[in-house]
Amino acid sequence: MAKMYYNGDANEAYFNGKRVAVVGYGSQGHAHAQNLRDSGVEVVIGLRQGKSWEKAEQDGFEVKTVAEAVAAADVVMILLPDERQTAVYKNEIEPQLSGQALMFAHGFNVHFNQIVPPESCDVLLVAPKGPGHLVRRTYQEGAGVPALFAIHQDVTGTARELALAYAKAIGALRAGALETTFKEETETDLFGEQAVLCGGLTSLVKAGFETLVEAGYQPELAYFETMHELKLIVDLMYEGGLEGMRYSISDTAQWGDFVSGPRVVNDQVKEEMRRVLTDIQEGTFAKGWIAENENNRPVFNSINEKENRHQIEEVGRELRKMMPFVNKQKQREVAASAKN
Ligand SMILES: NC(=O)C1=CN([C@@H]2O[C@H](COP(=O)(O)OP(=O)(O)OC[C@H]3O[C@@H](n4cnc5c(N)ncnc54)[C@H](OP(=O)(O)O)[C@@H]3O)[C@@H](O)[C@H]2O)C=CC1
Ligand SMILES: CC[C@](O)(C(C)=O)C(=O)O
Ligand SMILES: [Mg+2]
Ligand SMILES: [Mg+2]
Repeated sequence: MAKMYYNGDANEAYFNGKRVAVVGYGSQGHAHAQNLRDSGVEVVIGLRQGKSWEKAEQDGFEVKTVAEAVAAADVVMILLPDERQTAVYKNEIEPQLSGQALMFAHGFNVHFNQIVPPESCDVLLVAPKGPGHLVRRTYQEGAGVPALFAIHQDVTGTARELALAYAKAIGALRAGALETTFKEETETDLFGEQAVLCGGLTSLVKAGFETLVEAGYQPELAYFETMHELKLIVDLMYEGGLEGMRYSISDTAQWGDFVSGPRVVNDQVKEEMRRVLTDIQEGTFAKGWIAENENNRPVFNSINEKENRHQIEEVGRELRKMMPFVNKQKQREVAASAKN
């Protein structure tokens, strides 16, 4: 088994007298910043003027331009969208580097040579294996999201100590962290989100929904069957693996799982997964995504618009209005803004 790192493996005192610049205040940015602060770390936020700037100030942070925040910090965590990082790094971060440690939550730009940091600084990643909003929510619940860490450059000899202290401060060491490389983190993260967690799952859900609706079944029923109940089933897998989930379902469902599951996700699907992985490993996916952004995302935007109009989304929006309890985060945000 891989060596796992937990809270006891981190140096409590690492951040004493040090300041972390969190650049970006989106999904990961707000979660890292707030968890770090709640763990006693001094944080400054780096942003451009706009929505996030206002939000970070409302949340009580000191907010500066990216260049000012980087200049004022000992550790710089880059939590901008991957496709924006290269330009911001070149124009606003690199000119301010004078020995700060440079951190990422995903290795995309370093691994695919879009960002080449100077040899004089530590370069590492701490990549939570979960969405930012859950990084924050689980921390507040006393739990955490596991993370990977990797060291790309260790000039000071303290990069691993920083990685572990940072992972602890965002709550990741409550769940466990393991060491990897930028290459392994980047390739597996891209594969996971494309083939299973995001791409594979959304395609599976839509195909199931469409199959039922095209066969004449009610769309609302199909939504409950293929989307709503998915969370309840996945929660059981999260808690107890496949066996834990199968303990709760009927034997009829388990028999259907055994005989029909492999008919749906068959050898052909696995063969396609291997091709997806090859595209990632060879850089074909990265090249396409970089070009799509250089062209202002024509394909991304048109698919996104079509997806948001899919029948499962329209039906789901209506049904969720009657189930406010399914969106606890939204409830908390509404309650907080009502207080302000
Ligand atoms: N989303 C996730 O849960 C996960 C993400 N990661 C990685 O974390 C990193 C951040 O991703 P994510 O949190 O999704 O990013 P988001 O898309 O949520 O980040 C958006 C933030 O970046 C700011 N921003 C965008 N452009 C600029 C700019 N030019 N100058 C200054 N600020 C800017 C936005 O500010 P504004 O409001 O002004 O637009 C906003 O605060 C990525 O490397 C990603 O791969 C890793 C694990 C999971
Ligand atoms: C699964 C998508 C992810 O990799 C993540 C939340 O971990 C991402 O890039 O957002
Ligand atoms: Mg991921
Ligand atoms: Mg990812």
